[in-house]
Amino acid sequence: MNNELAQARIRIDALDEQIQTLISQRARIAQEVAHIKERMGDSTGNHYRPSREAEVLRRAMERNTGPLTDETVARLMREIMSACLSLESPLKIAYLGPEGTYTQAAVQKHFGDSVTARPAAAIDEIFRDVETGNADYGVVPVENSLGGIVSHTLDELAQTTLRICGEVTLPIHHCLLSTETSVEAIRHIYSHQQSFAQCRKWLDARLPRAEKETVASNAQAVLIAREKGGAAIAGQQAAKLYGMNILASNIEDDPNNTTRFLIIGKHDPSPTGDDVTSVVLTAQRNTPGALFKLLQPFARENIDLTRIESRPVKGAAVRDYYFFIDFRGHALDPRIESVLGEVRAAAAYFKVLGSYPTAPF
Ligand SMILES: C=C(O[C@@H]1C=C(C(=O)O)C=C[C@H]1O)C(=O)O
Repeated sequence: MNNELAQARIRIDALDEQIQTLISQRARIAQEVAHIKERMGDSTGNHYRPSREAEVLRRAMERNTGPLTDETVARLMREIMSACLSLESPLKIAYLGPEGTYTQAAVQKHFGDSVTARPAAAIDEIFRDVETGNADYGVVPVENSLGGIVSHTLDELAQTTLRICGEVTLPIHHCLLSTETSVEAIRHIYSHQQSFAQCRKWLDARLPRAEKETVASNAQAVLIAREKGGAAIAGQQAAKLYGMNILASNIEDDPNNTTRFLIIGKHDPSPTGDDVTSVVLTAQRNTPGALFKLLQPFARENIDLTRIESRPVKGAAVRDYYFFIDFRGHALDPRIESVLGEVRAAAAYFKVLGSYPTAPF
């Protein structure tokens, strides 16, 4: 063998040995941390701490000097933490299935691979799984940059006692998948309604005459296309999982297409210095300027509102709306605590859904 190549491999082998020793040491300390938490009175057996993990990931990215990208460094660190945490008992995560959905990709991005991820058939089932303790956490889509809100998630959030513990943002790149081998052969396309909306221009240009059928998820679309023929719009991960041909990639209208997912659970993450708070409220009825008055304290205190959505209150006799508001900062920050006190007093209904670290990558 070339001497230079052999020398380089010897250097790599030596580094691998060091990396492995260090990872094992890290895992042992993580186990120690779990025991310390138990001694401090945490008897839940759940040692996952989203705020601490976000800080570890942010620091790893800040330290990065290349040649790997920040995201790659974060993903590697993510897997190391995931493996360390699973030494105790792997977290059970409910997500919007079946296998191969973008939500499953969001589970992997947020929690890493060392978890037990269980697909649920619908968004409300994920909330029930976490409420009843069948799952430790749930992952649900909440908004897409092109398609807008996921109304089932907002409706569940208005009702639940669960807390938002984190967020994940995922770039969405759609593919046309089929057992066929050419785009021209496609007469039927199956997909989720949001995916159709996100690929409208491409479909109009390339497959204007194909019949479109809306189904419950991208992964279900793939299963149907595999059985009946035709094509499905779904992610690359579904192609691999279900053994389909990728007839076209990146068929979304906007290359910056992203979906935001929420992590739902039963506890409140501590402040990290880079957090988001989500609240839901209703304004007093028949009061001119009621919504304006609810938003005014945020502006006065220079709090950065990042999102406001409305949803009709179900079953209300008169048209009434829930307003879902996201802003930067943590509910335990004294300035925010006082604004929230003011808003709570002025609202007809008010609930903090959670304060959680912004998605680290
Ligand atoms: C080790 C801890 O527990 C868990 C494991 C972590 C890790 O491996 O870095 C970080 C946070 C927790 O999810 C901790 O709280 O520090």
